[in-house]
Amino acid sequence: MLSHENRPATVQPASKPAADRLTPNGAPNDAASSHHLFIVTGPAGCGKSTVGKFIAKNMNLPFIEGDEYHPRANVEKMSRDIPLTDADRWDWLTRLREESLQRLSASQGVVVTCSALKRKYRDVIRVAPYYFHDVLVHFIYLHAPESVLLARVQARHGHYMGAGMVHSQFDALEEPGDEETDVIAVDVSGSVDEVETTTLASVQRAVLRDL
Ligand SMILES: Nc1ncnc2c1ncn2[C@@H]1O[C@H](COP(=O)(O)OP(=O)(O)O)[C@@H](O)[C@H]1O
Ligand SMILES: O=C(O)[C@H](O)[C@@H](O)[C@H](O)[C@H](O)COP(=O)(O)O
Repeated sequence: MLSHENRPATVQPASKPAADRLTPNGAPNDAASSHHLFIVTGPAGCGKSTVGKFIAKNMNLPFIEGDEYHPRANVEKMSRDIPLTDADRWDWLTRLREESLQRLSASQGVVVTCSALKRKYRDVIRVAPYYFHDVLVHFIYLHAPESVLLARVQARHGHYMGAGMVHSQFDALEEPGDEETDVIAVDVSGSVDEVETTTLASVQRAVLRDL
């Protein structure tokens, strides 16, 4: 179970109790003790790593780079410009969910990068509160036109995911719909500074709404 002691990291802004919240399983939830799982999503090149690290640093939270959790076979495939299949992704997604919950045992929140391109992949993460009832999941969906992300990936060096993969990412992408009410969508067409500032403000508003 999640420990309620020895939590070095706290989510800012500071929490206040709100006894009327219900967790998805219907049990009363003390929001003051909620643990926040922030998943930074979107296709290759949208800025998940850049923005995710910024959010984690500013909110004093641990950061999980999802790309580091792919099995070797997945990395080899992607390095050869072969898109992953659903079957390639399931174990990666559950591993990221488990690792996130593990980090939340020692922190009030965690920031994770994971493209989570399809609704069913986001749903794998969404079941986190089934395991630990005080977890609140927030998706931060970074979006911009394909041409913008293609240019950014072309200019990026030293990553196994090359520009040849960007189109397939858009093919696979199922943009979050209005019914996915745990999604914060951010237009990332602007500069890094603009995107980081906008995203941080949106995340802080979402945390306040949950308190
Ligand atoms: N808003 C932005 N404007 C310009 N370049 C950006 C922006 N956000 C990220 N980048 C750059 O684009 C590339 C892809 O960003 P990255 O964070 O690696 O994306 P992802 O993790 O989603 O693949 C990196 O070289 C990064 O420095
Ligand atoms: O930095 C990047 O270019 C992306 O993060 C990239 O590595 C990717 O989106 C996934 O890690 C692969 O998995 P998917 O095929 O599920 O997006």
